[in-house]
Amino acid sequence: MTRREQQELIDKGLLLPLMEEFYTIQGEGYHKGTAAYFIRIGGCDVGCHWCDVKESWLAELHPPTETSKIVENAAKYSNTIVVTGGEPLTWDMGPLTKQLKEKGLQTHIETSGAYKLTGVWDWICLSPKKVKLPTEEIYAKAHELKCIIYNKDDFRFAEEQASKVNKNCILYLQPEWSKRDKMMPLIVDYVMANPKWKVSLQTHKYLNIP
Ligand SMILES: C[S@@+](CC[C@H](N)C(=O)[O-])C[C@H]1O[C@@H](n2cnc3c(N)ncnc32)[C@H](O)[C@@H]1O
Ligand SMILES: Nc1nc2[nH]cc(C(=O)O)c2c(=O)[nH]1
Ligand code: SF4
Ligand SMILES: [Mg+2]
Repeated sequence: MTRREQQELIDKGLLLPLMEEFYTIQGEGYHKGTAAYFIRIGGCDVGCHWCDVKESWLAELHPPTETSKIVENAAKYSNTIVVTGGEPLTWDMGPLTKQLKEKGLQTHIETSGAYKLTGVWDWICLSPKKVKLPTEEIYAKAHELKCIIYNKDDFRFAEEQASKVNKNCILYLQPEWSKRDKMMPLIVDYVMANPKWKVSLQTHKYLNIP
């Protein structure tokens, strides 16, 4: 295949830069505790300085992989598929989710929402970032809003983002991992004072699983 042919397939979402895939327990948010197969797609230019998967950022480092192969493999492991990255909405998620749905699987996405929402999703976890805000369209569709708390200004940002989501969207505050000891007490107080919010922890990191 020429580079140009490869690029055309990437543009159509028929090839995706696959970083890793693993069967684990969803550690965060609403589906925390549920077994799920994770598909981590490389490529992200949002640039969160505290990102816990910086190795995902450069798409070129991850092999362009046939979407149909990704789906065929994922279906062996779980009924629930979590697509994450990197930023999965860097790519056209249409073909991937269409094929997952054809196999009767539940499609979940972890996204910053920074790019156009593509794909068919049973669950959208929106985790907005100040450095590259979500597109307007995703606020109406997000099932959960998961705001990362690294410093006190992140509470203000979380409220601003909460004012934009739909009324059924479940609201979470999640401590940034390296600041968890400092921010967790503030999050606890904040949630007790503002009970529309819930606490989300990265429980997989406590469980020592992927
Ligand atoms: C690695 S990101 C990939 C998906 C997408 N790019 C996003 O940011 O939503 C997956 C989730 O981990 C969160 N996350 C990343 N680094 C984190 C950290 N150091 N502490 C807590 N949460 C983090 C993100 O906010 C997001 O909700
Ligand atoms: N167990 C587990 N749960 C997760 N929830 C969101 C994750 C992600 O990196 O998107 C993640 C992850 O990397 N592992
Ligand atoms: S948007 Fe997600 S993958 Fe990209 S840098 Fe931020 S946390 Fe990491
Ligand atoms: Mg993670």
